[in-house]
Amino acid sequence: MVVLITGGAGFIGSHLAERLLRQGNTVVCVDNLDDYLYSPALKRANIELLSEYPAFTFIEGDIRNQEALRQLLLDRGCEAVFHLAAYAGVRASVQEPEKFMEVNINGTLSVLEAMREAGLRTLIFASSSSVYGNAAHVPFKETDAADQPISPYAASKRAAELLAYSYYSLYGFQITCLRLFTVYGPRQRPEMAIRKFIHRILEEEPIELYGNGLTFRNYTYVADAVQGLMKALEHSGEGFRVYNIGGAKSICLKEVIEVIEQITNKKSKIIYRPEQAGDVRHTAADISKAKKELEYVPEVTLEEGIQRYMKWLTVVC
Ligand SMILES: O=C(O)[C@H]1O[C@H](OP(=O)(O)OP(=O)(O)OC[C@H]2O[C@@H](n3ccc(=O)[nH]c3=O)[C@H](O)[C@@H]2O)[C@H](O)[C@@H](O)[C@@H]1O
Repeated sequence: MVVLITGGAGFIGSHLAERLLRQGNTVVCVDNLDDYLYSPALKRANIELLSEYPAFTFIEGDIRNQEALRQLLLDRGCEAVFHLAAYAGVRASVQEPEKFMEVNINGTLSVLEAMREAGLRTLIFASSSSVYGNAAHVPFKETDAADQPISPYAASKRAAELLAYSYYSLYGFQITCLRLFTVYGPRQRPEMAIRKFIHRILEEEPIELYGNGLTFRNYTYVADAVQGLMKALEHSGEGFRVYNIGGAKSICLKEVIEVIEQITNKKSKIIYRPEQAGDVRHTAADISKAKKELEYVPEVTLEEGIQRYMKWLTVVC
């Protein structure tokens, strides 16, 4: 199968590309190698790795260039699109909301329009657990209201889901939105907690803890997130569907630090900082729908995931 991945040079996108290529698919990746939040050098390194596969093509380009995208979909004979390109980062979106709206909403519109014009209908969209906001109940179910986002990032992801819905309704697109829950693992974005904490603890540098350490996340190992994306492709069919893709359990930040301390055999130095604007207090995924309909089963515990991260570090460093 020939698939397009937008944002394929990034953390989750590059893992997805690798899995698709290993399974014999042809992968076209569009990524503008943006330097927002972290160095494009990390993205280039991901592309280099993927370039070892003959069935991989990288195109440096912006998803907002709709005409180029349409042409690309036609020229390459793409059969499905994974749309992962986005400005990520909950807290950063509070500082620069315009960027997030421009790329996450207008960029998504461009992808949908390019697909419509190219006659392509199958889309898998990487949405976010943040769309649930500070919901009153956990775990979150897909049927829960997601209309009180507490950051521009979350609002942009929810808006993109709704935009996608309108393309399903108007043009019969087959759309699967995966609400991914705080994904971590090798090649993780450097500003995210797990990666940042591991590196700081290893270097015996202090870590900054936002709030009291009692924020809960349903951390998801990247291979499990990729499993969810792959299963969404396998099961894609008529309609518009939304699934939670989360790890096995929700865990608080203090516990995450303890696990890192155990595995690295080092003690952390913690600097307490105020709770950050836009941060959700507690995420927890009810994954029963994904289990039932996609046969998605998270396989990697937090301990195992952090161990795998450490193993990867010893290989790349
Ligand atoms: O699941 C999601 O929807 C979102 O998950 C992550 O967002 P977040 O949950 O904020 O992930 P981290 O940046 O790893 O933060 C996890 C927790 O650690 C805290 N944190 C983070 C960084 C830091 O230096 N210190 C710190 O205490 C945060 O406040 C938060 O409570 C991703 O960054 C989003 O792109 C994604 O959409």
